[in-house]
Amino acid sequence: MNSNELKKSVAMAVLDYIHPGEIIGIGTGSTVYYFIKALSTVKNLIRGAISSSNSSTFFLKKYGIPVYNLNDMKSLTLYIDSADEINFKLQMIKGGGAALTNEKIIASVAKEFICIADESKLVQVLGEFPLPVEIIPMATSCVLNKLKMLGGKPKVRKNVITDNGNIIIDIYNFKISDPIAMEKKINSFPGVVSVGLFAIRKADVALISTASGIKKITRN
Ligand SMILES: O=C(CO)[C@H](O)[C@H](O)COP(=O)(O)O
Repeated sequence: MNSNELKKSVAMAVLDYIHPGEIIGIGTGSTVYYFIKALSTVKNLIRGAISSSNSSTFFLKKYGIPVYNLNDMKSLTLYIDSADEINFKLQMIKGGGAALTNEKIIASVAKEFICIADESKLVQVLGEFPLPVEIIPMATSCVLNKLKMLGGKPKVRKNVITDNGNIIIDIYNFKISDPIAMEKKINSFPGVVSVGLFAIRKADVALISTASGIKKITRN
């Protein structure tokens, strides 16, 4: 199975975790695109979605799924999203699709976060994938300097403006031994909107798509 087939398969498998009739939070990216398509094959499975990006909103509307505003929600039971990397503690690097801040906001209020990913995303140590940081444009050089002091190689992502009008710095060559401490540290730099480390609010369940089926990992 290639990576797209693995993504499609986990996107179908997560349908079993949805309580019919709810409004659920939805992430961003190609795995989530397959998930939105899968949702559209089951009529009225969900009442609607809270979307984490303009692109997911576009696909949700295209497939006839109503999109609601997070500010109108009293609570949210479920958030479904993928990741760029996930470790066995269910901590993640996210933001390859530049939607990290909105994803983090929705994940922070959802009672349950299910991460759907193909097996290439499962790692022992986070940091092979460049760590995205969303920043306010005027803070670019001062945040770059602070990030350099942490040991990696930060670079501004070219030709990308986030849905919030900000820019992304990706930190290369940056193995993360203590994700919670690093998330707190990078969050503390003025000008940082959010860092794509999901270690403080990690996933509750990961469904990992492999050639031999879907593996479920739950947080301990
Ligand atoms: O964090 C994300 C977007 O900001 C995505 O979850 C992550 O980039 C994985 O994407 P894909 O499903 O395309 O591999």
